[in-house]
Amino acid sequence: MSASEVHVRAPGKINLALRVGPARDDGFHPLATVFQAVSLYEDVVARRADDISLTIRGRGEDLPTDEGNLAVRAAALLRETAGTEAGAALTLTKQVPVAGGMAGGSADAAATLLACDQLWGTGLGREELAELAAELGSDVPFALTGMSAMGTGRGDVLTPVMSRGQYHWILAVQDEGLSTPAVFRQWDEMNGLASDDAEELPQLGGEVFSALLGGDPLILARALGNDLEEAAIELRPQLADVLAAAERAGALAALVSGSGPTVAALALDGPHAHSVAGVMRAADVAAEILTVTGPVAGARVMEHVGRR
Ligand SMILES: C[C@@](CO)(OP(=O)(O)O)[C@H](O)COP(=O)(O)OP(=O)(O)OC[C@H]1O[C@@H](n2ccc(N)nc2=O)[C@H](O)[C@@H]1O
Ligand SMILES: Nc1ncnc2c1ncn2[C@@H]1O[C@H](COP(=O)(O)OP(=O)(O)O)[C@@H](O)[C@H]1O
Repeated sequence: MSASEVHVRAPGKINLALRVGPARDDGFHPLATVFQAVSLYEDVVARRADDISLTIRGRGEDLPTDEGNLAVRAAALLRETAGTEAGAALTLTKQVPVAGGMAGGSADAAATLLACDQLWGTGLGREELAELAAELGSDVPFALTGMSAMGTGRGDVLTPVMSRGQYHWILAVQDEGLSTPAVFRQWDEMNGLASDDAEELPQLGGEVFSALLGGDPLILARALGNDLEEAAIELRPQLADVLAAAERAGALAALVSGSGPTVAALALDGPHAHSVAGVMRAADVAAEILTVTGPVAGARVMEHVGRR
């Protein structure tokens, strides 16, 4: 069964905890991370067409619309895997900041995989889609599953994490992104480890898991931490001012999300988030201050048109 038009929505993420180990032989760093999907979304509408094409709206209008774009790469990979000749005209509406440490490109890839799977009726299960997702990027599997999950391996091996309640975040978004490989390279420079540490795997303490189970933002605030934060600040010293501004504005805690430069500040509840956001806007440390909640669902179909 296939459709003539499918709309899929996928969320951006915050890394609540991120531990990094020394680079493996393939250049990737082993990670131990806890992802939380948040209510900042990428929307992909896929329509039947002869070829794969992409139109971008919202953020990222300067991004490539050919195979340089993760959404196009996702559609092409699915087409090859499913052995179909079908095409898709993709319209992507981006809200997640580009190169912001919130995995917007990964959400685009996840949303496109699911949209084209439905459009073409390829009938791949979630597990097969997750395998394709991991081929596209370390963060893509999480964008499919959403909610809260631990990521190990290069961040692509997921284990669901129990989480109670909704958390309220303030996001300080910068105009200019940071390159993920550049931040990992900076981490390498700052953490040059001896060769006998090469097999070392990063570990997460239990604090973040018990905090999420308990549902108390005051406790989660004490469990947040990101090993890439110092490297991101080294490359973008202004991030130290953003973190300080979040603290002055009364946030429970603040950290750089993933490889940055987005800073996520945790609030007690919705009204508190609104008040922290107001103070942070007045401090003028970021291009935009947004409020979001998490956890939210992963990539999901919003609408099918002309199912037959
Ligand atoms: C740092 C994290 C934390 O969640 O998120 P972002 O800040 O990008 O959102 C992720 O590990 C990013 O995942 P993603 O952006 O999908 O990375 P990929 O496309 O797989 O890899 C891009 C590049 O980042 C570096 N990389 C990525 C993942 C990893 N575990 N080790 C690495 O060293 C490598 O240089 C790789 O070539
Ligand atoms: N659909 C896409 N959206 C965003 N970036 C993309 C996309 N396709 C390819 N890219 C490339 O991936 C890089 C980082 O992607 P993004 O997911 O936005 O950030 P991050 O890895 O920091 O979470 C961008 O700078 C861009 O070069």
